Amino acid sequence: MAGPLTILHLYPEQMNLYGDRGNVLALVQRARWRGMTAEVISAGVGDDIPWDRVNLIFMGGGEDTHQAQIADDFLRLADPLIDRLNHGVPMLAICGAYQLMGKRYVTADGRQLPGIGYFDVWTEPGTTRAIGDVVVETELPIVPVTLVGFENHGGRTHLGPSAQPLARVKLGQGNNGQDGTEGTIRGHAIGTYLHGSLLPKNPHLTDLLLSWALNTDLSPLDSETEWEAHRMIVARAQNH
Ligand SMILES: NC(=O)CC[C@H](N)C(=O)O
Repeated sequence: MAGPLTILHLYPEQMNLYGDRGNVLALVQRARWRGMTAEVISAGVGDDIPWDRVNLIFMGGGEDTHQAQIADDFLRLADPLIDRLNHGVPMLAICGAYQLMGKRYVTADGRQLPGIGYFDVWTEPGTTRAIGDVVVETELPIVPVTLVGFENHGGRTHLGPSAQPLARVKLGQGNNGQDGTEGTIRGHAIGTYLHGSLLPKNPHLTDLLLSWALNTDLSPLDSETEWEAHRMIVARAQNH
C-alpha cells in the first residue's frame, strides 16, 4: 500500500488565513480514508526539518506583518526546500506563501520582503484589496478543470517570462486583475491566491497532490459532499 504521507506544514502559527489549515486536514483525511498512514510535521521559525521524510509541503497565507516575521527564516529554508521541489516533491503555497515563493513581495506600506525566487513572479501592492469568490479553469490534468476558492489580497502578482499560470480566471481577480491569470505552477509546486479552504471543495486537486506525493494512482472516493460545496461556490460566484 502507498504511504506513509508526511506533510510539512510551514509556519502554521503565522501563515494561516481564511481556513488555510483545512487544506492539510483534507490531504490527511483523504489519505486516511484510503487506509494510508498520514503524519503532519509543523515547522516554525528556527526549527530543524527532517527533509528526507517529507513528501508534501504546505504553507498558507498571512498578513503583511506575519509575512515579515517569517520572511528571513523562509530564506534560510530556500536551499533544502528547492532541492526537494526539484526532486518532484509537491508543494501548495497559498497567497502570502505564494508571494514569498516568488522573487519579492512589496507590502502595502512599501516594505520589500525578499522571496526565495522559486517561482518567476513578483508582487507589488495594489490600490485596493481583491476580495471575493473565485472560479478559474486550470490546465492541470484534472476533471473538471474548474477550481473554486476565495481571495483576499492586497498584492498584485506578475508572471515573469518563465512562469506558467496555474489557471485562467473566470470570476474574480486572480494574480493581478488584469492579465486573466491565476497562480503559477512549476513542476509539482503550485502557488495560488485561492483560500477557502481550497482543497476541501476541490477534491480533484487534493487527489492530484496526493498522487504526486505518493507517486501512485489513488483509489476513487465518494466525494459528493465536496462536489456539492464546489458547485455551490460556482453558483454563488455566477450570481454576483
Ligand atoms: N491572504 C493573504 O495571504 C494576504 C497576503 C498579503 N498580505 C496581501 O495582502 O497581499
